[in-house]
Amino acid sequence: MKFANIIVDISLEKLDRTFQYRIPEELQGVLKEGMQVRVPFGNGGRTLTGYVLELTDTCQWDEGKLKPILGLAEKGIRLEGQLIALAAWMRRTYGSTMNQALKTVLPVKKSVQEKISRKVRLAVSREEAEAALAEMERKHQTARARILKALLDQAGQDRQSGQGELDYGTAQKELGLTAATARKLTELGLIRMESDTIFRNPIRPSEVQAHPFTLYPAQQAIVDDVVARTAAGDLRPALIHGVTGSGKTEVYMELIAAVLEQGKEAIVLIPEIALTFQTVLRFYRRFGDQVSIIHSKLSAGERYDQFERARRGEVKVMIGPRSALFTPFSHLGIIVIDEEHEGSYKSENAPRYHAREAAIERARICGAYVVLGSATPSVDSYERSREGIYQLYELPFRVENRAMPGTEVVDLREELRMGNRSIFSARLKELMEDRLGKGQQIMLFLNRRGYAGFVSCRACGHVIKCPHCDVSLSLHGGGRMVCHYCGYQTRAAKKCPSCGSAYIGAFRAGTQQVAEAAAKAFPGARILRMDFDTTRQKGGHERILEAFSKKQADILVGTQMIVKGHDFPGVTLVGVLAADLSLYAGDYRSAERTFQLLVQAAGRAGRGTTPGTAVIQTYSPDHYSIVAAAAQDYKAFFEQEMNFRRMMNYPPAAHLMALYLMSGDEEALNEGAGRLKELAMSHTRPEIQLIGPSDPGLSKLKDIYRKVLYLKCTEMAYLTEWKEWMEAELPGEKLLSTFNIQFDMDPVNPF
Ligand SMILES: Nc1ncnc2c1ncn2[C@@H]1O[C@H](COP(=O)(O)OP(=O)(O)OP(=O)(O)O)[C@@H](O)[C@H]1O
Ligand SMILES: [Zn+2]
Ligand SMILES: [Zn+2]
Repeated sequence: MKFANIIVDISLEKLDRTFQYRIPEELQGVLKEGMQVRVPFGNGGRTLTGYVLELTDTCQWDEGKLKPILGLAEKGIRLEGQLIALAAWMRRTYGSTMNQALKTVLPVKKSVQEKISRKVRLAVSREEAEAALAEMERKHQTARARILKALLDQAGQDRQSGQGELDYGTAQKELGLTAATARKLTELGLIRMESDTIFRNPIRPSEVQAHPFTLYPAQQAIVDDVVARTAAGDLRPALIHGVTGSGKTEVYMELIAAVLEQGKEAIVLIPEIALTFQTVLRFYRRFGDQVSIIHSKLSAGERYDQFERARRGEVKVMIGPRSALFTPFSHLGIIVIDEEHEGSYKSENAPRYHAREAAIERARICGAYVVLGSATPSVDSYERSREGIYQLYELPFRVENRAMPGTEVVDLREELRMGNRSIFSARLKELMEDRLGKGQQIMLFLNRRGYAGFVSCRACGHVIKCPHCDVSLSLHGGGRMVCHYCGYQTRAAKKCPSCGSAYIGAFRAGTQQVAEAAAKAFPGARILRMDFDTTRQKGGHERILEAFSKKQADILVGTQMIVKGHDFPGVTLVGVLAADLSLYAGDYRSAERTFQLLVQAAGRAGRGTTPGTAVIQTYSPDHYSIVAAAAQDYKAFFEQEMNFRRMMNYPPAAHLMALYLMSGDEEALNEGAGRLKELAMSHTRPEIQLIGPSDPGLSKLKDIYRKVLYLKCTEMAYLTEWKEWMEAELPGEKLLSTFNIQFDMDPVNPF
C-alpha cells in the first residue's frame, strides 16, 4: 500500500476529517491500521500525532503534493488505536461513514450534566466499616466518619439487605458530603457510588467463592483444551455446543478465571433479555467487585462511567449486550458470547455489524480469543466449526444427568378434520387440565414475528411460496401476495392450489386471543400475558416474570420474550401454539429461527425436579426443523438446513448483501429503486447475482417507505468492492441524494 488515511483529531465532531499521507519506504509493510504516527501538518512546520485509519493504493489528491509520514509515534498499537482499527474494519465490512463507525466503538464523552439520582453504598461488611470508623474517629477525620456512621446506621435499619445506602443529594445537603470526601472513601474501598440503574453488587467480599464446584469431567476437558490450545498460540474461536443446563456458564467462568490470573481482562456478551439478576449474580459471586455490567437502561453518562472504570482498571470483567464489546480494556484476554445464535447481536443501525464477527476481529487485533456458546448454534457458526475455522466442543448432557423435556408434535390439520377449530388441540387441552389440577404451571408460546402474514391452507398445511426464492409469500394490501426478496407478486389464492380446500388464508393470531381462549376454556385459571403491549411501561417485563415465578398465575401467555433464559421450576408444560408462525416468516433464516425457538421453548419445561413436556402444534409436522426440534437433534437440523442454504446460495453458503432504501415519498422511492438497480448493474460482475428491488416485510414504517435490493455472491471481497464503489458513487447521484440508504452484510433479522 502506498498511502495512508490519517485522523489527527479524535474529538467527536471532526471524526470524518481524514488526511492522506505517503507511506515512506521504511514503513512499507510495517504500518498497520490503528498505529499512532507523527505527521507534518499545515504549512507552519507543525508536527502532530495521528492514527492510521486505512491503508490504500488510491490517491485522493495530487500525488506529488502528498507529504510523507514522519515515523511511528510508538511501537505496536495501543488501546485507542485498536478500537480505531476495529472501526475501520467495521466501516469497510458493513458499510457506514467513518464517523458512524468511530462513534460506535469509542465511548461518547459525557457532554451534558445528567440529573440522575446517585446512591452512596457501603462496600464492605459492617464489621470492616465499624473498624474503619473507629480509626477515623481516632484520627479526627470527621467528614469521612460522619458519612460512614450514617451508612452504618442505615445498614442497621435496612434489615433486608443489611447494606447501608444513602441518596447522594441528601447526603450532600444533610451531612455535608463533598466530592473530595466521596472520592477518598471510594478510593479506600469503603463506599461505592452507584445509580439505581446499575445492578448493585449484592455479594460481600467474604461471600465470593473462587471455586464453587469441581467441574464435571466433560466441562474440565473443554477448559483444559482451550487453555492449552490458546497458550500454544492457537487463538481460533471456540464454539461450545451444549444443551440447555449442561454447564456452559461454569465453563465460561473457569476460562475467565484463567485469563484474569494472567493479568488480563474479559468481556462477556449476553442477550439483553438474559441479562437478569440471576445471571449477573453468578458472575458477582465468582468474581466479586471485578465485575461490572452495561445494559440498555443505562444513560449515556452511566455507560461512559462504566467504560471509564474499565479503562482505569477498576473492573476486569464486563458483562453486557452487544455494545459491551467496545469496553476499553487494554489487556483484553477473552471475549465470551453466550447464546451466540441470538439475532440481537446484529446491530440495526449503521454500521450494521454482527457482534460475533466484530468480537473475532477485535480479538485478532489485540491477541485475545473468543468463546461462543449455545444450545442451538447459528448455522453460520456450526458450519465454520466444520470447516475448522472454529474449534468445536460439545456438552450433550444436562448436569447431574437431569432429564431433557419430552416433546410431542400435534398435527393441526388432523384437528381441523376432527372438527376442532379452537386454538388448543385436544392433546394440549388435556395436558393443561392435568397440570392445572396438580397446581403446576403452564407456558403458552406464540412465536409470532409480528407483521409477516403468510398464506397457508388449514386443511393440508400447504404454504404458498415464491417460485424463485423458496421462501413463503406474504399477504399485503389489495389482495396481493409478495416475495420479500425478489418482489415477485401474485393475487391471493382463494383455493388451495394443492388440495382445493377453501380454508386458505393469511395466518394471523395474537397473544390476546390466546389469553382470551384460555380464560374461556379454563374459567378458574389465573392467566398472565406478556407481549409488547403489556411490557411497554418501565419494569413491565420484570413485574410479569416475577409474578409468574411467585406462582401468582397458572398460565403465562407470551411471544418469544418468554422463552429465553428464564428459569421457572414450577413449569411442567409448554405449549407452542403454532410453530408455523415463525417457520413461514418469509426470510431465509425462518427455519433456523424456528428450530432455535422450539428447542428453547421445550427447554423451559421441567427445569425443576418434576419432568416436563412440550407440545408443539403445527400444520407442518413433517418439516425438518420441527421434526429435528422435537427430537432435540441439532445435527439433523443442521444437515438439512445447510442443504437448503447451499441449494439456494444463502449464507453461509454464500454472502448476501442488502441495500435498504428509505424515503417519505413513495413515488420518488420507486423511481429511486429503479435508478439504484441501474447503477448496481453498471458495475456488477458475473459472480454477483442481483435480486430485487422488492418490498421488505415492513414496506412502510413510521410513514417512511422502504425498498430493498439484494446482492448474492460467494466471494465476500467482491461484494465489499462493489459496496466501496457504490459508496463513492452515491454522493454524485442527484436522484438518490434525498434517500436514506443503508448497507446490510449478511442480514440476520428481517427488515
Ligand atoms: N460442575 C458442576 N457442579 C455442580 N453444579 C453445576 C456444575 N456445573 C454447572 N452446575 C449447575 O448446573 C446448572 C446449569 O449450569 P449452567 O447454568 O452453567 O448451564 P448452561 O449450559 O449455561 O445452561 P443454559 O443453557 O440453560 O444457560 C446451574 O445451576 C449450575 O450451577
Ligand atoms: Zn390445501
Ligand atoms: Zn422471490
